[in-house]
Amino acid sequence: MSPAEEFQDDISAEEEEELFYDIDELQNHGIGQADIQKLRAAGICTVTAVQMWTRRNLLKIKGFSEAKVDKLKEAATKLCPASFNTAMEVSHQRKRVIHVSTGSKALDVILGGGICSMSLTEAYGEFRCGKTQMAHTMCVVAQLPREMGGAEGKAAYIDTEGTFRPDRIRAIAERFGVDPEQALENIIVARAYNSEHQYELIQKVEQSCAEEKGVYKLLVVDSIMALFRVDYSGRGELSERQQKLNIMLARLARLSEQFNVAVFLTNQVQADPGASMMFAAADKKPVGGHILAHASATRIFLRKGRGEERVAKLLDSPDMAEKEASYQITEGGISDLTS
Ligand SMILES: Nc1ncnc2c1ncn2[C@@H]1O[C@H](COP(=O)(O)OP(=O)(O)OP(=O)(O)O)[C@@H](O)[C@H]1O
Repeated sequence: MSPAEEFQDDISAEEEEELFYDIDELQNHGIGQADIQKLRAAGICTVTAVQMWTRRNLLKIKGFSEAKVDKLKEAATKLCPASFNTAMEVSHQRKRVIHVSTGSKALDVILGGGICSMSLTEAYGEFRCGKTQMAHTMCVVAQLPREMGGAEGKAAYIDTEGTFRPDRIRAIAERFGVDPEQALENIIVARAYNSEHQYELIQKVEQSCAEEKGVYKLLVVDSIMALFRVDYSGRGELSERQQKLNIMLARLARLSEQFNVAVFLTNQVQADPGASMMFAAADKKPVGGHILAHASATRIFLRKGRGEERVAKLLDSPDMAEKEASYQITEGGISDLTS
């Protein structure tokens, strides 16, 4: 049994539903429709999200007083009591985790079955190493049945560099025997123009996940840092950039946990002057600093190998060892190396 199959057993539809207590439920606990609308407008669509937001941030919503926020928190706690679980219960909840294949079996093996839901996965590397191609491949694979490494869901794609190509989706769909037009219908795409817009789009995906429960299984942000680097270019702006980035990553992490979505972030590299001269690959480090390093549960470093070969190195994972795997980029997307 592959690691992916091992995780994908007996979670009932009712248990899956528990993840998605819509905020409308709060009406039965004394919260008015007008306030629920305000929460929704702020991107808070589930009772869990109410719990995840701090009182301080809820108070920033126009018209929300201390008393109102207290009442809201109380109502949310009644519906989803915050308490400890046994490790066995956590183990059962972890069975909800789904894996989306990257398109390369060798790479899936080192990842434990593909990239997983409920956390953030970051792939970084120099230009042309296949980050965008991997993102395109997974948008198609996410739609496939579980036994094919898919998640039987739709994908959302936030494109910050203008590199999303429907034609690549068509070609990848053909490789997997999926109707290309249907594959395109199952992917929602938005072009982000600045880092604030990128944040708003993430909020929109959150709303789509709440409205169409259990439908979206993959969210791609290609790339997570590009617009931040444009918007905050001076050294003096670095601390503000990291603060804003932190807020965005926290939101992405909440989205992935609440809605059981696999979040795939691509990232650029920069020269690392402190790296050893002996290892050519080690002289590049991902941008985004410690904030991004901590937020990404899984980090994969992609680099070019010999000829068509590309190499992925798993560098940070909560449950898998550091290992390397080779892959290639083909007309049908990311795949195993053939020669
Ligand atoms: N249809 C195709 N068939 C085979 N290889 C392709 C195809 N389309 C693109 N490629 C290859 O994919 C590589 C580009 O990959 P990709 O766009 O994913 O890079 P990237 O890591 O996202 O780089 P960047 O940082 O510049 O965005 C190029 O080497 C290109 O030749």
